[in-house]
This record gives sequence, structure tokens and C-alpha cells, in this order.
Amino acid sequence: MTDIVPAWARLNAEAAEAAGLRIRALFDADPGRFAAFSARLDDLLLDFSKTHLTAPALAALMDLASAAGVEAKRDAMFDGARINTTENRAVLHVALRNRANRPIPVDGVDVMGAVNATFARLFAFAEDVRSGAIASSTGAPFTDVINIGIGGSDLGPAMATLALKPFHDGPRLHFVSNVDGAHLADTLKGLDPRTTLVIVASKTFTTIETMTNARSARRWIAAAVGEAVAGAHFAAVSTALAEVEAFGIARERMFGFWDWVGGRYSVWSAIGLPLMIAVGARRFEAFLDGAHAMDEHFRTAPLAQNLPVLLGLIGVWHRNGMGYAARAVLPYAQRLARLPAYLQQLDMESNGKRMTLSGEAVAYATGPLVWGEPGTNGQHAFYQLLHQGTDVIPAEFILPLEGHETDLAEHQRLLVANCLAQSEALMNGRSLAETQARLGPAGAGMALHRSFPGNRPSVTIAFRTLDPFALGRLIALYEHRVFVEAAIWNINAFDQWGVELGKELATAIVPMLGAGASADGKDGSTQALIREFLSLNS
Ligand SMILES: O=P(O)(O)OC[C@H]1O[C@H](O)[C@H](O)[C@@H](O)[C@@H]1O
Repeated sequence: MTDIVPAWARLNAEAAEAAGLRIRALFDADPGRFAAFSARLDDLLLDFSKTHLTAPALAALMDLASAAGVEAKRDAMFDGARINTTENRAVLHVALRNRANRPIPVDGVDVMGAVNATFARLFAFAEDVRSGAIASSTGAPFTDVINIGIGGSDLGPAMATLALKPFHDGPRLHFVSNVDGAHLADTLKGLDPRTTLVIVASKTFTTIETMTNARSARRWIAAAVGEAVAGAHFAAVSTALAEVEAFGIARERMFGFWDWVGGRYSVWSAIGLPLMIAVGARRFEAFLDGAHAMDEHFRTAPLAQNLPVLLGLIGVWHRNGMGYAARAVLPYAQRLARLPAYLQQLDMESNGKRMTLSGEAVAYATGPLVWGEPGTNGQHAFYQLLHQGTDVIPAEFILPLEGHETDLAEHQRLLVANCLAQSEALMNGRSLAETQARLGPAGAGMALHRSFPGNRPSVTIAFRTLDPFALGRLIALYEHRVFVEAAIWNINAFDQWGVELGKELATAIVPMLGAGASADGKDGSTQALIREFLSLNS
């Protein structure tokens, strides 16, 4: 293992050199560039040739990975070590898709027994809801399922349910997360409480938004079917049995998971129940199979061909070497519309940290701002800034090559052409001279406005088609990329203390928005905003 300090220094030196290069020139100088700066796992292709990375820079990144102990840290996660040190927990979302049933002991007990038993219950429940064997209190099959949850108890199943729309053959799915009453009200409008199943999904079963929405949904159901049988319309996904029972959901309608599954890593657990109901148990298993394929690849492939390692190193290269503060995630697939939001939680809640694992302030930048929208929509909105703005934002294009709409093949060609055109345009730009030549003398005054600096990096992740297996594999790729970056930054990717302060203050402000409680002691702005609210709501 090399020492980390010289490894960082070497990376920075390589980055300083590479920053002076034109990406396009790297292709001109090396016909083998694509082969050298791409990697694949079956049909999944990671193309990082349209970046400033050079062979010595990649070697420096590999050294950094080794100096940071990425492999040992990875193995510790897969072996069930308590790597989430600030919460003293193991991190074992990989156990949920451990399809080979490799024993994974936590405190000496193999977790796979509990995992498999829980899946057996979940799959039976999901299939019974789909077939109507588990029916509503009226005896009619459930036509609609509402998942009430937030953060990791919403984004995963909501993202995946949309992504796998062509595979839906169960009841309709709806997701309510925001405590804004508009979310619940708009969702309930048009639904029949007599044939609606509500899944209350909360790891802790204390999250204020979820519990508030769940209580209101319960009133809506009970008003239609009666309090005595309202429970037939509920299921719960949680790690907190006592809280679930206190809410009035029967033990047999509760599906558990474990403290070693982080919220943003929980789509593979019982939190995936809505997806199981939408697409069925077999396809959910294919989703797990895809993640397992990526887990095995991450666990065993040499670092230089290891997709999550490479993607993580590219992240470090852009964030630390090149100094870019953001990255755009741009899926060229409308059904991946919620993927950027999902990745925002996965990435920013994991790596938005400023303390090292040993409790010192980090001396380098950590997690970037992650944002995006599907293409081609984004092209007509914010790509202007990507092409001509003053900041360079590396883009990650995600591209399923085959669409499901075979009768709309022309759409797919247009979609793919646009994706390829964008990475080409970002890299090549259009020089002032070329712009002048194209515009001719008449357009001389416009040439500066209409030229493109280019030399803007991007990565393309392409695969055959968006199906359950490919989605599972893609999400696992991103999970492990976040892991690799955290390993190099020496931070804990698995806690989220940064969300607590706001929750605490909100709880204290709630009474101040009702009658009587004093806002004394609050700052002038907060007091004035409270008065503003009270003047309209008293
Ligand atoms: O599942 P729950 O316990 O309701 O938590 C829901 C979400 O809220 C928390 O504040 C965390 O920021 C998230 O990581 C979590 O996924």
C-alpha cells in the first residue's frame, strides 16, 4: 500500500497537467483511447474517454485507491463489519441481494436466514395482493396501492416503479411523501378508499411527515369502510415493531428490515414492497439479480476493470483533481425521470460530509452537488449553462440503447442521436474561427456569442435496455461508486446527522404557528415570518 499523502500529491500534479489538454486532442493523439478509457460488464458499458484522464492520471488514481485501502474497506462491508462507525452498525444492503446465499455473519449470526424468510413473506403478500387473494375489507381486490414514506422510504420504490412501467401488471401504484397536504389530497382524489391499500413505509416509524400522512390516510379509509376494518387496508414496512402496532397495523401485515440497511440503500428490502406488487415477485428477483451481478463484479474484478471503482475514481478526479463542484446526471430515458432525485439522496446524503472517519476535518473537497433531468427535456432548459456557462459541470449520460416501444423506433434513434450529440458538443465545442467561417461576414458580431468553448468532460453509461435486471445493476453501480469515493475521502457514507438539526427546530416551531406559543428568542427574520403566517392563519 502506498502512502496517501504522496498519492494525493501525484494526483494533483497529473490533474494540473491534464487541465491544460484538449480532450479532443487526446483522441487525435491516440486511436486506442476509447478502448483504454472504457470498461464493461456484459452489455453495460462505461465510457470515460471523453474526460481529461490520461494514462498517468489513471495510474495515479489507482494508486490513490490502493493507498486509501479501497479493497480492504470494500471487503469489510461485504463481511458485515460495523463500518458505519458513528451509528455502530454494519452496512449490508448487499446481503439483501446476496442471491448466492454466501453466509454473512453479523455478531456471529448469518443474516441470510432472516433475509430469505422476510422475502418469502413479502413475495407471498405481494402476489396475494396482485391475485386478489388478499382483498380489501369489502372483498373486492385492491385496485390501487399508496406508498406513504419519505427519503429512502419513498425515492427508491418511486424511482424503480416508474423505471419499470412496461413490466407493471399489478394494481396501480401511487407515492405520497411530502407533508404538504396537497400531496396526499391530490393523490386521494379519484381513488376509491374501499379498494385502496396503504403501505406505511418508515424505517423508524417516527418520521413526522410519514406519520402525519399515514394518520390522515387512515381517517380517509376509516370514513369509507369503518374503523373496525380499516386495518385490512394497511401494511407497514419498518424496523420498529412496537411503533407499528401502536399505529394499529397487525403484526402479520408488518414487514421488517434491519438496522444494517440504511434508508437510502433500502429499495432492496421490504421497502421495495410497492415495486413487488407492481411487477411481481419474479421480476423483483431479477432486480435483485442485477444488483447481485454488480456486487460480485465490485467484489472480485481487478480495480482497473472494476466499474464502480472506475466511476468512483472519475468522481474523485473531477471533484478533487479538476475542482468541479457539481455533476449532472442525465438519463436519456423518460422512465428514469426520478433517477436524478434518487441519486441526489444516495450521493449527497452519503458523501455530503466534512469529518473523516477518525474525527478530523477533511482537508479536501468531498461529495459534489448532484442534479439532473432526463434528456432530451434538459437540453431545452439548462444545457445552455453546460455548454456556455462559466462553470464546468461534468455530465453523466445514462443511455439504454433499446427502447420498449418497438413501434416507435424512430423516437429511439432520435433519443440516442441527441445523447451522443450532447457529449460530442460538450467535448468539441465550436471554436471562434469555425463559428466566424460559418457565419460569414454578415454574422461577424455574433461569433463570440455563438461559439462554444468545448473541452467539457462527460461519461456515458450505456446498456442494452431498461429492464429489472439492468435497473438493479445500475443502482448497485451507483451505490458502490459512492462507496469508493467515500473510501478515498475517508468519510462515513452511511450516517446522516446533517438532517437532524432542521427536524429538531421544526418540532420547536410547530407550536409557535398555533395559538399562544411565544417566538421570543428567535431571530428577527424567523419571528417576522411566524407573524406573517399567523396573520393569515389565525
Ligand atoms: O424511513 P424513515 O425512518 O421514515 O426515514 C426516512 C428518511 O428520513 C431521514 O430524515 C433521513 O434523512 C433519510 O435517510 C431517511 O430515508
